[in-house]
Amino acid sequence: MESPSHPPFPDDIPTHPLVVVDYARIVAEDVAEVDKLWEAATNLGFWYLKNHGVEEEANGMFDLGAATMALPLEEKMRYEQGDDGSSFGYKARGSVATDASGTQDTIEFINISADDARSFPKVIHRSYPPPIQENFMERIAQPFVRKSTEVNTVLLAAFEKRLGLPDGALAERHDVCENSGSEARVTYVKAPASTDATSVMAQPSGKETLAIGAHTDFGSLSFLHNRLGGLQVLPPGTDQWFYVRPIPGHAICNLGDAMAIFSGGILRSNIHRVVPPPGEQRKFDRWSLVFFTRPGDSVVLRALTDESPLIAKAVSDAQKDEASAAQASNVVKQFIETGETAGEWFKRRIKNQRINNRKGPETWAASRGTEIRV
Ligand SMILES: O=C(O)CCC(=O)C(=O)O
Ligand SMILES: [Fe+2]
Repeated sequence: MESPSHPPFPDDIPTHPLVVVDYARIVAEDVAEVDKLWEAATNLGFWYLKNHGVEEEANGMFDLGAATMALPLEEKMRYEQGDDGSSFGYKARGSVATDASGTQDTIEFINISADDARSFPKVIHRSYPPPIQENFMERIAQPFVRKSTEVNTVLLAAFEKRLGLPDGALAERHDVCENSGSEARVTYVKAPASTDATSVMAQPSGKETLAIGAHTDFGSLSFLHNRLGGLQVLPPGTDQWFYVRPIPGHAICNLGDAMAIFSGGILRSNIHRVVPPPGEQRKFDRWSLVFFTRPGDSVVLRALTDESPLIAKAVSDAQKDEASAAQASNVVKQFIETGETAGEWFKRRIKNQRINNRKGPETWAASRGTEIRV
């Protein structure tokens, strides 16, 4: 949790700049601001969002996370997400692979389904630990989910227009009346014990302990609130990871696989990962908060070529450009017709990351989304 005593993000490490988008101007349909959003979305697929108005609810969610993580492990394990491919509930440290060889993660999550938050006290998917049910769900999680959904809905509407899709083409695929994988997540990585801190800091680069392994997000739009550093992106066409600097009052937004697929690859779902915070920040616990908007479970993931000439052209250009047949088939598989619904895509990715389901590198491969695009 942030406290004023946290050391600042260091100035002497490689960071990747992000475009700053003003949410208030997107709401006002300011063309120049939508141009900035479009530039960010079609290049790195990440941007800062200011003036989003969700700060207070975000702070409440960090309190929800702290109250949950303070429970004894045995109690938290009663709400563990399990190995069947559901994301909702508690995720224990070490339960997920971070790479093909099965290196375990170092992060805990609490994931609250947007459907459960909206319908509370009616249970749609599952129940949550007592502090959430009794104290936070109605007062904190519900307004956080409502406001975050509103922000992401406005951004989706801007993309719908720019992609030349008919009115409602993306909105109906994210209709809150249908159950979906949309969820709020609070993550927690415990700081190393003080004796470990120096040895961890001395690790050669490239041998980072991964809190979350390299991945693309599974849904449409992620709305992230970072206090400490640790998030890194791998910019297109490079093999170097760069930190994203947290800026107070600025959320970090990124696109997920579903939007890359719907848009025929015009919009980018970029690879990212979470490593220990940099410099002196490394000695502190790291908390982060994300709201993920994902399509309704029954929505088929495919390029919307029949609804937008722009998307149809992007797909045919990509097919023409592909030098080898093998690459062309990746494009076909990933951006035209995945053969999976959003619900199936999500479940497959979650399930095959779980250490308990791991048979070998093939399980990791089966957990992948659009990452193999370079
Ligand atoms: O904690 C962060 O900064 C990013 C988290 C993330 O990438 C995720 O939960 O998918
Ligand atoms: Fe992510």
